[in-house]
Amino acid sequence: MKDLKTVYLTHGPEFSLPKPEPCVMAMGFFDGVHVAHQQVILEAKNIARKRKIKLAVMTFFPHPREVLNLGKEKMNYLTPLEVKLDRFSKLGVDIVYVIKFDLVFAELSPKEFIDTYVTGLGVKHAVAGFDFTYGQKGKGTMKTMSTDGEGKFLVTVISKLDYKGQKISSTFIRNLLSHGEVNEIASYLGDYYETRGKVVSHYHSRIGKRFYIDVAVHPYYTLPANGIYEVEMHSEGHVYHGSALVYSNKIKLSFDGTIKNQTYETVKLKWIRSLDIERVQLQQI
Ligand SMILES: Cc1cc2nc3c(=O)[nH]c(=O)nc-3n(C[C@H](O)[C@H](O)[C@H](O)COP(=O)(O)O)c2cc1C
Ligand SMILES: Nc1ncnc2c1ncn2[C@@H]1O[C@H](COP(=O)(O)OP(=O)(O)OP(=O)(O)O)[C@@H](O)[C@H]1O
Repeated sequence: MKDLKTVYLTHGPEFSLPKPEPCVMAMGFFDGVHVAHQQVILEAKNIARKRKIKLAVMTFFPHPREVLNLGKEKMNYLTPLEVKLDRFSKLGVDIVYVIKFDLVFAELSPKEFIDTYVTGLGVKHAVAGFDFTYGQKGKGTMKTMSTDGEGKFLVTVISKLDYKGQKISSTFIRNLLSHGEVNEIASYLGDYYETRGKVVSHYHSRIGKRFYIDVAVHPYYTLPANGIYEVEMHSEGHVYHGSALVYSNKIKLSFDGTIKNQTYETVKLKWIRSLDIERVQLQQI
């Protein structure tokens, strides 16, 4: 990713802060980098350009909810960290601070977090959404951030962005996926949902009318519910339209038999819409 500086930070006794860089910082987890996330980052970008200082994003890994419920609830991530970083880069972000979210970090008081990771990193202007919380038990809110910052940086709060009366959120997008409603996702995500995966095998059907590819999805993506979907497969600069059968966390792609039997390593899939089973030649699979 051109020019994107990524700094990984882990809180602990031997922790040392990097040199503070005056910046405007957007804060949050940003799973999927959906339309509202983009709004938060673009608002921070506008301020950074006006103030002629760097645009930074602070994000965390793993997801706080996964750590705080002690792994009881498996997190269905929308995007692996490297895809998130690539999207930040495309939005014009200069620096990403990826903080390891563990139980030591979670115990920081709101004030300690602000002093160490906001003021301490050189933040001159913090930008986050209305519901961003920080510090032990999430006690720090966008109402307390200015006080905790003791006037050392300005704060901009992004009001709730919703669509059709629903808060745009990663959780809502995960719910759409779990119900197979991929058609709806583009309105909340800003594009079709996409996954990347490794080709496990490929073969033509007996009479050559169909070409099949079995794909294993990379970690930190969430597959839609079991079912049949219209997909676009992006591979080596080509785009192929076909269908995907999702079953027990596997994907079987089906294309018109004329597709060249190329040796693909990995494929990117864009999930367009869910299909009925009758409309896809399943009998040859
Ligand atoms: C330094 C720091 C410590 C945090 N500690 C906690 C915590 O102890 N408990 C908590 O519920 N949220 C904590 N949070 C807030 C979480 O990041 C997250 O926003 C919160 O769990 C609510 O997430 P949700 O609304 O997406 O479920 C902390 C955040 C930061 C930055
Ligand atoms: N619909 C929204 N309107 C305004 N700000 C938002 C919205 N959704 C997220 N944000 C802000 O974007 C940043 C990143 O959001 P974050 O990923 O932490 O929450 P989220 O998208 O609601 O995800 P989840 O559903 O997993 O909690 C935070 O500052 C958050 O307040």
